[in-house]
Amino acid sequence: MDLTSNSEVMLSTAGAGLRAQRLAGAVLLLSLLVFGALVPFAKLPLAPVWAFIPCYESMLLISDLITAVLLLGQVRSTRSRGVLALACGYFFTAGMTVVHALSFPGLFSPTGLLGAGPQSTAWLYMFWHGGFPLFVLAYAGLQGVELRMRPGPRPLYRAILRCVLLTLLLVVALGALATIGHDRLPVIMVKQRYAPALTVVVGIVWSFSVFALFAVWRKRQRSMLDLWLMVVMCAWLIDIALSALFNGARFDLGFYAGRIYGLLAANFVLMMLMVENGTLYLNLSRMADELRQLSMVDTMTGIANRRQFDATLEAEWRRAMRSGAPLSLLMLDIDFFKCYNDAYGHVAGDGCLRRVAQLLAAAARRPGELAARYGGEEFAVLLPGMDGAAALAFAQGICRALAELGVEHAHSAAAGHVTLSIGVACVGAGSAPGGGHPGGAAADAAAPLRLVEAADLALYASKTGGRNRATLAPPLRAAAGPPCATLPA
Ligand SMILES: Nc1nc2c(ncn2[C@@H]2O[C@H](COP(=O)(O)OP(=O)(O)OP(=O)(O)O)[C@@H](O)[C@H]2O)c(=O)[nH]1
Repeated sequence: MDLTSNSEVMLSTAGAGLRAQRLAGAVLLLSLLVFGALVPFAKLPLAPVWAFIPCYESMLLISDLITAVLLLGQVRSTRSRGVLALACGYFFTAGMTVVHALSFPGLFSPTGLLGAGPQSTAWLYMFWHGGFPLFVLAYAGLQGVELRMRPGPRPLYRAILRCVLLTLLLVVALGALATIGHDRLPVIMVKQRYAPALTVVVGIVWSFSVFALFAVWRKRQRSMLDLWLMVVMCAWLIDIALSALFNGARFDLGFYAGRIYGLLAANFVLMMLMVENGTLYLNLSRMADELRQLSMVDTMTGIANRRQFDATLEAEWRRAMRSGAPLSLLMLDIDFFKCYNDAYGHVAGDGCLRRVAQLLAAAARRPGELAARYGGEEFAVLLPGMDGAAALAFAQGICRALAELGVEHAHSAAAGHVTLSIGVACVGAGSAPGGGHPGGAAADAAAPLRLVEAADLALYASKTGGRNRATLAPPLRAAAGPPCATLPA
């Protein structure tokens, strides 16, 4: 997974892959087939179901608003003017849906609210269906253009708010024109039937959708959003054709079918945004796992790194203080490693570090045990529940296993193979400074470091004692002093 870019998780920037294109193609083909089958029956009169209008428009309103808000979420990260224009387009259709429902004759009042006349809703439908494609055109034209922020607090939010308010103002203006000013508009509805002028108006509205579809189609790099917008525009064309071109009046088959298409069209982008949100969370959790892994593992040797060691030491220290169980620590350093690098080269040196790391990881296999690269050619092994004597024996076992591995080191004064010097320290029941009480060593953040210091001193003793050996430090309670037992491997 690419951790350096978020372009693949945003619908407005992610490229439309072959699978998505096929799916969109299949949806489109199915829509066209259904459309073709419906056209001959578009004028078929059906029973007027008044409840259909508020149901369909409430669903439209909700899905348009959710889509608009999700698109605004994309504007926050992409700062794209185009995506903001599209989000405003969805706010526009949401607003027009409300005005359309309120003014629909016979729904909330016999003639419709807002001072609507007999052709107000027909004109609102035209403004609504002609307006949205213009927002899509703006989206296609403005994509890649970043929002210009005015100086001041929260510039992005102010820019978004300005655009949304302007859109709502447009809705109010068009709503007023279609209701209060409906007398001044050409006659497109006579009673419940369509007037001849309607064909011209529908033609204009339809051509806007065609232009919008073409503008998105001709973009050089099509995103997932572009792809689904194209499907939306096709569904809009079908919606307009069925409910204003091929049908004859309100409540015929074309009227109902066209609106259902409109509803589906509104939901295409929403569904894709929802899917994208799911994918986004999945990708984020994967990235978080990867980052956690990267931050805890030494990339060269593949075992735990210093960060993981520090965190585990602190946790195991606390657990040991609470339970009174012993906790042992081994600090290990490769002998004459500088000579190894000088003689065999750094690449071979890296290989040697990896082999030692694998050997330690294989040895520290019990639950809770941890082998880590402490830094450079120094390693650490944490052994919870193991007392000093057992840890010393464990360390000697490592020295023996390394001898058996027999990694040649002709320039070592300790042996003809790579060897380790090991310091062993243990903290056990009653041996910790503070006696293990919550207010004592367990509460002292620096306390675990004393185990490291003790193991380090024991390691130094192993080095000065001839290398290729393990030394057990005195119990931690005693002041750091001379090691109590040094045993050659
Ligand atoms: N190849 C390689 N070498 C490393 C790495 N990290 C540290 N070293 C080398 O490890 C060597 C450590 O050298 P010193 O600290 O002098 O210790 P030494 O030669 O092992 O001698 P003693 O520890 O006293 O036995 C240095 O030459 C470092 O360059 C690494 O990631 N890869």
